[in-house]
Formats: sequence, structure tokens, C-alpha cells
Amino acid sequence: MELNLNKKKKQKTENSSTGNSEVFASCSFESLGLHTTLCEQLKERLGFEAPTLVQAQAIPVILSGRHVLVNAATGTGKTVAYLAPVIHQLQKCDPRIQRSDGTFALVLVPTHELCMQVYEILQKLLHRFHWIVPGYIMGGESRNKEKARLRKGISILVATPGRLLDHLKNTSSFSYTNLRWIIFDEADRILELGYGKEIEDILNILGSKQQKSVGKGNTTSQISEVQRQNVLLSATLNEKVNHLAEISLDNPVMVGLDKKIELQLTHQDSKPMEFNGNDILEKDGKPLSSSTEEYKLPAQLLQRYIKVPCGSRLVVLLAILKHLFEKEPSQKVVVFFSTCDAVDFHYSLVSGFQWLSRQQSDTDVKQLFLKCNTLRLHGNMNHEDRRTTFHAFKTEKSALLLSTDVAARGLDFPKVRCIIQYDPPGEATEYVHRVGRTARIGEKGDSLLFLQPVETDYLPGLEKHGVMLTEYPLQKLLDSFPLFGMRYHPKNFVSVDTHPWVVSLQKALESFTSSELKMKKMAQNAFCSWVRAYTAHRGELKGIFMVKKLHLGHVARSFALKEQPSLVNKSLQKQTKKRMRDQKQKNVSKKRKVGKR
Ligand SMILES: Nc1ncnc2c1ncn2[C@@H]1O[C@H](COP(=O)(O)OP(=O)(O)OP(=O)(O)O)[C@@H](O)[C@H]1O
Repeated sequence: MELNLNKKKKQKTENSSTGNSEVFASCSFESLGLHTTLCEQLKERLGFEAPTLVQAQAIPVILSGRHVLVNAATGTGKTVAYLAPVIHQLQKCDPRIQRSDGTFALVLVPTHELCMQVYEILQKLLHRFHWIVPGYIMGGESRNKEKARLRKGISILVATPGRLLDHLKNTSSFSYTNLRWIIFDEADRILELGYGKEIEDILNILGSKQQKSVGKGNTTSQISEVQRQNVLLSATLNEKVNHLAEISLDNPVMVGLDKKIELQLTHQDSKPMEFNGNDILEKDGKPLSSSTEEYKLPAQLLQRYIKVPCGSRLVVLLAILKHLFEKEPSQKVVVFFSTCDAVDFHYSLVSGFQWLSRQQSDTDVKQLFLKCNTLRLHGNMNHEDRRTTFHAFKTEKSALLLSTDVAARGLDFPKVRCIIQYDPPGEATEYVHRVGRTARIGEKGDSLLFLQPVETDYLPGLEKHGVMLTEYPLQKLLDSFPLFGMRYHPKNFVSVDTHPWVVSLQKALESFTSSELKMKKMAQNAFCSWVRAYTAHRGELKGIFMVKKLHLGHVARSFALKEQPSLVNKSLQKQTKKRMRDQKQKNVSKKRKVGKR
């Protein structure tokens, strides 16, 4: 097999992609050792003509049976990098594997949506391998239905950790004696969500079970002869992955897109990069650390930040969205919020707020301020609604998605043009994954991070990881909006808060919110949960996002509240006290469930 990664193939794309040469390898899927039928499925079902760089690097290594850690930028094709070799190995078993053989491969993912996404890709790739059965299990689904599916047998199982552990303990008909692959997709996120204990328990159960495993029939003994192979994947590696690697990987190969790895692949004699057997993962001779790790971002991604005073945040967000959808009506944009309540409030506001920026006359009719198809996604929505939104945003050509971090990891929404981080992401890794929902597979993409003037110390924290942002020209944008039919031409510099267009829109938003009790209640809830989320920043970030530096009256304005009602304050204090009491009593259960974000 020859890989020439320096002469990268130009993949056909009908869009204005700019980063193809950074993404695709100049070899074929066949040349990586994959079965012809599988290669045909990749083309016919997924439209993949040639492998991406990370696929070209990872597929042969995974085929070799070694434990692997894959570290590559968001949107570079990691999913197929692990699914294709697993399918290849399973389809060549002779005699064919059967449902009664149970589960051969386990893919662990952090969220429901990612679970569905991986399962759907599997279904497509297995179209002509009907004897290999894909399946999924995840929190929120019916346990009994899952039990029934497990009893029948699932060859490749995609699962969230909590529900998997539940079935491992309680579903006796779940057969995993033939398990050969354990794959952790978004490995660091699984741990960040507090699933470390579950993962250890899962590995313990699977490990001990495997030792006791006795082959049954030809197929089983053939598969069991081969060692267990574990694969960890993420766009961001940090010390959290050390622990998982430590407990799950045995002498792994590291696959990534840095120069060192490219070199290894262009020189056939050179050995793949290996961990040195220490407990701590190392890269370039240094231990992986979340404070120093350089993150890989798509080269074509335009990253900017916008400095906005707290009280004008909402107006500026709406101004930017209006500008984006007026400039290009058919496009997809994602806005990230810190809480479910904030998503709900902004969703209702955007869906209902009408404004007339010209002087009212009898003939003037108010229109929706934002004319776009708006969707929302968060962990407090019921399962069915989550699924509907997820599919709608995947298939829509033009839509605005308001979401919490449930959409930040791994989700592949085609052709998202812009990511707006309205509420700051916290850890730099989260920043990377959020912006990673755009500029995928070589396409263009923009990202915009909202920061208050008191929060700009967040930027050096990103720079430490090689993530550089430029400032967005806010004043220019605001001046471009007509007010009362006229463009505003400031002679002297006017601050954002006092800009006539901002003042006028803020007033309209506040009267919209106060005119309906339901809206006002939603705004108050969103305000409370936003402040709570703001106080929850950890570590170094606590010194940047400090509630005491905030003017809560301005925060209230950013939820279109005319004032910070005393009621809000009292309930907030009550809730904070109650939380502290509960926490003491429960002896601090640190687990943060993904379903609630
Ligand atoms: N060989 C290929 N040719 C064309 N498109 C591809 C290829 N491989 C993957 N893609 C497409 O690229 C996009 C990103 O793939 P995928 O979701 O696997 O990326 P990822 O690296 O796992 O991203 P993330 O880190 O965000 O989870 C998907 O739309 C996928 O269909």
C-alpha cells in the first residue's frame, strides 16, 4: 500500500470549500485494505470517493489489531475511520457471524444524538452485509424494548455509558462473550460528563467476562482467538484521556494529523508512534496536559470574537443573526447557550418578536424580526422532540439552531455556515468542539465568540492552545441598520449601549417580554439559570467569569427584562441556598448528567 499524503487528492465538492487539500488523502479505500463491497458502500451510500487523511492513517492501523488513540480535528471523518475496519473484519468471518453470537463491537458515545448518528451511518454501511446487525441503547429509551433487541443479538452496538452499564448488570440475555472491539468516540467528553466510574465498571465487567469466555462454534472461536482491541478518539486530548487510556489501552498506536505522523506514513520503514509504556500519555516527549495541548482546528475556519457590554448582548445577537440571514437567506447557523432555560427563552423570543424600525403609519405592518426557520435542542426536551430537531436540522437547507452543549460534540450537521457562542464555553476543549460543528470536511465556516469586556481574559487561555481569534467589527454592523427608515451616520463615536438602533431595539424587546406573562416568566427563569451557570465555572475560569463583576441589572436587560425583579433575586438566593444544603447532605455527588444540558 502506498500513501502519498503530500500530494493530496482533490475531492469533488459542489460547495465553496477551501480546505480539501488539508482533508483528503491521495489513495483509495481499497488500497487501505478494505473489502471491495465495503468500499462500494462507502461510495454508494455515503458518497465517499476517497479517504480523508485521518481515515487513511487510522484504517490500516485499526485493521492491524493494535490498540489505537486517534487525535484529529473536528469534522475530519473519524467515525468511518473506526467503523470501516470493524465492518471489514466482521464481514470476512467464515462462516458468517450470526445474531446469536451476540455483540462483537461496542461503540461508546457521550450523547443520545451522537448515538443515533453513528447508528445511522452503520445502517448505511451494513446495507449489503445484512448478517451484521447494528443496534443502539441509550438513556431515555424503553429498557424492555432494548432488552428484547439485545436478546435477539446486536453485532455492533452503539451505546451511552450509563445505559450500557445498566444492561450489563441487569440483562442476562445480553451476550458479549465474543466482544472484540471497544471504541470510545469523544473519549474525553465521556469522562468530563462524569462517566469515569461507569467506564471502569464497564471495562471490569467486560474484561472479567472475556477471561471466562469459552468459544461456542466455529465463528466464536475464530473471533475469540484475536485479542481485544480498544480505540479512543477525540479532537481534543488532555489529561482526562490519560486515565481512560491507562485503563483501556494496551501499548497503543497514536494516530493524528500532525507532521510527525504524516512523516511516519510517507516513510514506510518508520514505526508508528507509540506510547512509551508510562502511565501518562505523551506527545512530542511531553505529557499531555489540558493546559498546554495545542488543539487542531480546521485551517479554513474563520474565528472571531465580539466584545459586547452585558446589557446589549441580546440586541447584538439579534442584529448579527438578522445580518447573517439577510445577507444569505439560505444557510444554517448554530447558537450555543449555557442553559436549557436560556435556549427556551431565546427560542420563544425569536419565534414571536415582531418589530417595525420605521415610523408607524396605518399601512405599516409589523413583521417577524428574524425571518428564519428556528429550532431548539437541549437535554430537558423529551426524546421525541430531540430526535425531530436533530433530523430537521440535519436535512434543512436553511435554519437557525439554538442549543446547549448537547449539540457541541460529534454531531455532524451538513453545511453549517456559522457557529455563535453566545454564552462562553468554559474549557478551551469545549470551544474547539462547538466551533467544530462548522468548517467540516474542508468546507468554509465562521465562528463568533461573545465576550463581555470583563471577560476578554478568556482569549489568552485559548491562545495557549494555538487558537487565535480576531475581533468582529461590531460598530460597523450596528451602523449599517436603518432606524426609522434612515441609516445612522454617527459623527462621533457612540458606545454600543447608547447606539440609537440598540436603544430602540432593546426598548421594543423589553415591551415584548413584559406584554406576556409567559414570556416574562421564561425570561426570569432564563436569567436565574444563566447566573447559576455563570457561577459554576471552574478552575482558572472562575477568575474570568466572576458574578461579582457583573451588573445584574444589565444581565436582566440581556433577557429583555426592564429591571432585575426582586422576586428573581430572592428565588435565586433561595435556590442557591437549597443547592448548597442538598450538596452537603448528598456528600457532593459530582456527576453531571449529559441529559440535563
Ligand atoms: N472520506 C470521506 N469523503 C467525503 N466525506 C467524508 C469522508 N469521511 C467523512 N466524511 C464526511 O465528513 C463529515 C465529518 O465526519 P465525522 O462526523 O466522522 O467527523 P469527526 O472527525 O468524527 O468529527 P467530530 O470530531 O466533530 O466528531 C461527515 O459529514 C461525513 O459524512
